[in-house]
Amino acid sequence: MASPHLPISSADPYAVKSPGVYSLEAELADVARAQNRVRDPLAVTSALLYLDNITVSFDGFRALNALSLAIDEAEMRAIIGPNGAGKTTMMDVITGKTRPNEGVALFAGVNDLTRLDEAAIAQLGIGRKFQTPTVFDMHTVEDNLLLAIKESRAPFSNFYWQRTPFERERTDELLERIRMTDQRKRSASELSHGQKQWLEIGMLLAQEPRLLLVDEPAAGMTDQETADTAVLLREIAKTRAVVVVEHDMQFVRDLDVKVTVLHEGSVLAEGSLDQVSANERVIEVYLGR
Ligand SMILES: Nc1ncnc2c1ncn2[C@@H]1O[C@H](COP(=O)(O)OP(=O)(O)OP(=O)(O)O)[C@@H](O)[C@H]1O
Repeated sequence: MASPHLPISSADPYAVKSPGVYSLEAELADVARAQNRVRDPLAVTSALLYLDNITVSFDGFRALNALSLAIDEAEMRAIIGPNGAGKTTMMDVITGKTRPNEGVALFAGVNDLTRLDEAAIAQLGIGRKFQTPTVFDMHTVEDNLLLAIKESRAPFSNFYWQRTPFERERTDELLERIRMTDQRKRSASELSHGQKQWLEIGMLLAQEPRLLLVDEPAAGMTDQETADTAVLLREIAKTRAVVVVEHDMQFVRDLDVKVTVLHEGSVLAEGSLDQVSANERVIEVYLGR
C-alpha cells in the first residue's frame, strides 16, 4: 500500500511562522498540533484509518464480519454495497458509537478507536456527516459557519456573536471552499437540499477533520447538485481523508476514486469502479440486481 504520510522535517508545515503575530496559518497549526497530525514515530501502520478483523454482533447476528480496511492520509474512498451490508455499522465503529466485539481500529497508527468515546474520537479529527442535513434553519449561512467555528475552538462555551479576526477570516475561507460566498446572508431555511448539505460540510470543515465520513451525500440532490458535490468532495480530499458511503453509481463514478464493496459485513471487492463493476460476485449481490 502506498504510504503518503505527512513529512516530519525541520520544514514543519504546521510550524507557527511568526509567534505573537496573528495569522490564520498559525491558528490552524495549533489545530493540527492538537490533533497530533505529524506522524507519530510509534505508529504501527502508515494508514490514517486501519480496521482489521472488525466484528460487530447484534444478538448473534454479525453486522460486521471480520472487516478489514485501510484508508491513507488524504485519500478519498467510496464505500458501496447492498442494504444491510454493514456500511452504517462500520461508520458507527469508526466514530465510537458502536463497540466492536473483536478487531483492531486504529487512527493515525496510535489511537485505539475501540477504547475512545464519541467526543474523544471527534476531538482526534474524525468528522461525520449524516444523510440528513442538520443546520440551524433560523440562522444565516455565515452564522451557521460561525457557530461551528466557535464550537470547534471552545466547545460548550458561551456564544458571542462578535467575531475575532480568526473567525472572520475562517468564515470567509469556508464560504469560499463550499462555494457559498454569494449565499452568506441567506437564512439556512431558504437553501435547497443540496446547499444545506454543502453548508453542513462547511460546518464540519470548521473542525479541520483529518478524516471526514460522509453518508449518502447525493441522496435527494438534483443531477447538477450531485455533480457539484463530487467536485467539492474531490477538492476537500486534497488535504484530508474522506470516506463516502453512496448508492448513486453516477456520483461514485464522478468521484473517480478507489471503491470498496461491502457485503454481509465483509469486504467483497476493492478497486476502481470499472474493476468492481466487472466482478461477478459484485454483479450477483449488488450491481446486477
Ligand atoms: N442496533 C442493531 N440491532 C440489531 N441489528 C442491527 C442493528 N444495527 C444494524 N443492524 C443490522 O445489521 C446489518 C447491517 O446494517 P447497516 O445499517 O450497517 O447496513 P447498511 O449497509 O448501512 O445498510 P443501508 O444501505 O440500508 O443503510 C443489517 O442487517 C441491520 O439490520
